[in-house]
Amino acid sequence: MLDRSIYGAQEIILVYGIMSYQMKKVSEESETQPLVTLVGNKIDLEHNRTVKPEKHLRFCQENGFNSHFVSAKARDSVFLCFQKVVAEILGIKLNKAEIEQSQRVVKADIVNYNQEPMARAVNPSRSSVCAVG
Ligand SMILES: Nc1nc2c(ncn2[C@@H]2O[C@H](COP(=O)(O)OP(=O)(O)OP(=O)(O)O)[C@@H](O)[C@H]2O)c(=O)[nH]1
Repeated sequence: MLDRSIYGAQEIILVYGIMSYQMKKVSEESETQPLVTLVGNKIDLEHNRTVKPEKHLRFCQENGFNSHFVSAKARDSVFLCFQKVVAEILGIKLNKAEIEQSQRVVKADIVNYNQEPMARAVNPSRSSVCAVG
């Protein structure tokens, strides 16, 4: 079934949850060898990780796969993953700006527990929002 569904594909994206331990090898018989990208999903569940990044990377290296880590739930690096896959198929080299553009900015409030409750009123123009690129 798998061989029929991927026959003639230019690119294959294999996605697995980083908590599961089932990485399967895909062998190809089609004339053109497709590019394969191995995607470790659910990186928001890093604390439950059982597949070590080194194992993932070694597997990619041994099989000539491209490698990505994403979180479909948090939408972390998903766009970048597809952007890189498509760029590779089209033979386009992405520059740093293009890569950074697809990285979402993570916003978080800065919590200062030592700050007096009235301190904000003293300097209301100060922002308490931090943006990390
Ligand atoms: N926390 C988290 N949950 C996710 C993520 N991606 C998918 N899920 C959840 O994982 C569950 C299974 O997702 P499916 O898309 O059905 O994936 P599956 O391959 O059939 O199942 P798994 O083997 O569990 O990955 C669903 O409840 C999804 O909402 C992710 O990046 N992070």
